[in-house]
Formats: sequence, structure tokens, C-alpha cells
Amino acid sequence: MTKIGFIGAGSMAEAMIAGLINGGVYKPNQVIVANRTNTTRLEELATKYDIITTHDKKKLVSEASIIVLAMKPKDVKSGIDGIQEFITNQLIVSVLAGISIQTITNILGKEASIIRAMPNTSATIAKSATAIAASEHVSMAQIKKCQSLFEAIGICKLVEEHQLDAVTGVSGSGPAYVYLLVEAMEKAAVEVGLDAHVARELIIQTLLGSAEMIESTKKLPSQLRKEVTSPNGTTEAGISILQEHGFEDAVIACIKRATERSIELKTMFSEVLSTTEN
Ligand SMILES: NC(=O)C1=CN([C@@H]2O[C@H](COP(=O)(O)OP(=O)(O)OC[C@H]3O[C@@H](n4cnc5c(N)ncnc54)[C@H](OP(=O)(O)O)[C@@H]3O)[C@@H](O)[C@H]2O)C=CC1
Ligand SMILES: O=C(O)[C@@H]1CCC=N1
Repeated sequence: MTKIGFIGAGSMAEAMIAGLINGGVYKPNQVIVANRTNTTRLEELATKYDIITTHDKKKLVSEASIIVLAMKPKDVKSGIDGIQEFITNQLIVSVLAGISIQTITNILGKEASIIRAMPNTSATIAKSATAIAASEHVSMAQIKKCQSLFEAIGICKLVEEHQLDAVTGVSGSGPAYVYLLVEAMEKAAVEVGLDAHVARELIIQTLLGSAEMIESTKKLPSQLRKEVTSPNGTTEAGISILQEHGFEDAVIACIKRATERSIELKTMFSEVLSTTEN
């Protein structure tokens, strides 16, 4: 019976676990999750999903055929330390922002089958937008296995490793930009006189409808926007305020900064590790 193991038991691990279990991709007894200290968190995950939990990473690595690295980038070294000798032919899937395949290889101290992935938390409901990049030591069969894993919890694109920083800026962090927009829309809706519950339902449907319109009509977002915007009407009046406040520039700067931060993380941790090694 093949198992999947998660080193790191936070938001991203849980999003993947929820998507995989609810989608029937893995049975609960095929999922193992480990963290370092937080026993309450492990109990919470065990109660919620009936999965196997442990503080023993070696047990996890020995039992799982896919190992997902899901700790924070700053914890990559401590997360991997101690498992090196138990890595044989498992597939390692890292979801860590900014941490390169080379850095993981350096910490492992040997070549291994490593795939870097950038999913997002919508994996919870099988709607993740994921991109993956593989090292040269990964076989086509392993890439396909990883693609199937992420396609079971959303969509999955194969990209070059250097493009993962941009993926992180666009879709890894992306849900948070949308949630911020919704927070602002909800606040405004109440200020202009709507009941908060009604506002939430209207906003959710507006988001779902807009996303589906882009997907199903195949029209450009700019065309769809024109179709909403009557000359001298309400939309034009509203959008002029967004433009006055530099909405588009802010979104572009946001994605560029998040992408740049992913590159910074890579540099920061490859430097930290080479300092540690020296
Ligand atoms: N959140 C998101 O939307 C996304 C996150 N990611 C990436 O996923 C990774 C995890 O993010 P997120 O889930 O938000 O982070 P969280 O802080 O929610 O979770 C991190 C987890 O790692 C555990 N951990 C830390 N050090 C170790 C260690 N040495 N050994 C084992 N477990 C360890 C922590 O538990 P404890 O301290 O008890 O050990 C905790 O369970 C990050 O690298 C991030 O870049 C990628 C895409 C989206
Ligand atoms: O904020 C972060 O660093 C992580 C990576 C993408 C989403 N969350």
C-alpha cells in the first residue's frame, strides 16, 4: 500500500491532505504527517482526517513513497536533517517557496528524485492552481505521477524551475490577493447599506460568475469588462476611482514584489546553507 508523507503540518499540508482525502486519492491510513513540536496540531489533523501523525520523520520517510516537504523555507534544513539516510527511491515533492532543487540536494547530501511544486490553498477543495518543475534525476514516470497527484486537487502545469518564482507571485500567493479584494468589497457593501450576509453571498457569486465567464466564453477580460461598463454609468464611475488610486499598477507591483521575494528567499537560503556548510 503506497503512502504519502508530509513533513510540516501547516496550512499548505492540510490543504493538500483535505483535497487528496476528500477526493478519494488516498485513504486516511495512507497519509502520514509529521511536525517537530506542535502535538495539538497533529491531534487536530488526526481527529479531522483520521490520518497517521508522528513526530518521527524517519518513520514517515521509511513508509512513504512520496514525501512532501511542507515546512517554512527558513526551516528547510531542520526539516530535512536526519532523514538523509532513509531516502532511497522515494519521490520528494517540495512546496517550499523559493527553495531550489539544488539547495534541497545540498542539504540531503546526495542526488534524489526531487520535484518542486507551487500549489495554493484551494487544494482544499480540489481547485489548486499548481505548477511543478523537476530535477534531471526525476523520471518521466515520476513527473506523470506528480502531475496526477496535483491534477487530483486542481490543475497542474509543468514549468522550468526558474519560472516557479513567478508562479509563486501569481497563483501561490494569489488567493490572498482575491481574499483582500473580497474583504474590501464586504466592508464597502455594509457601508453602502447591505446586510453583511447578503453582501457575502452576492460577492461570492460575482467572483464565481466572473471567473466562469472568463473560462467559458473565451472572451478577453478586457472585452468582458467593456460589456459591464455602460458609458457614463455606474461601473465607469466606480472604475475611474480604482484607476485614480492606481489599482492596476498596485496589482502589477504586488505580483512583481511577491515574485522578487521568492527570488530573495532562494538567495537568502542558499547563502545561509553555504555559510553553514563552510
Ligand atoms: N500557505 C500557502 O498558501 C502556501 C504555502 N506554500 C509553502 O508551503 C510551506 C508551508 O507553508 P504553511 O503551511 O503556510 O506554513 P505553516 O507555518 O502553516 O506550517 C509549517 C509547518 O512546518 C512544521 N515544521 C517546522 N519545522 C519543521 C521541522 N524541522 N520538521 C518538521 N516539521 C517542521 C511546523 O510545525 P512545528 O513548528 O510544530 O514543527 C508547521 O506544522 C512553505 O514553505 C510555503 O512557502 C506553498 C504554497 C502556498
Ligand atoms: O506567503 C508565502 O510565502 C507562501 C508561498 C505562497 C503562498 N504562501
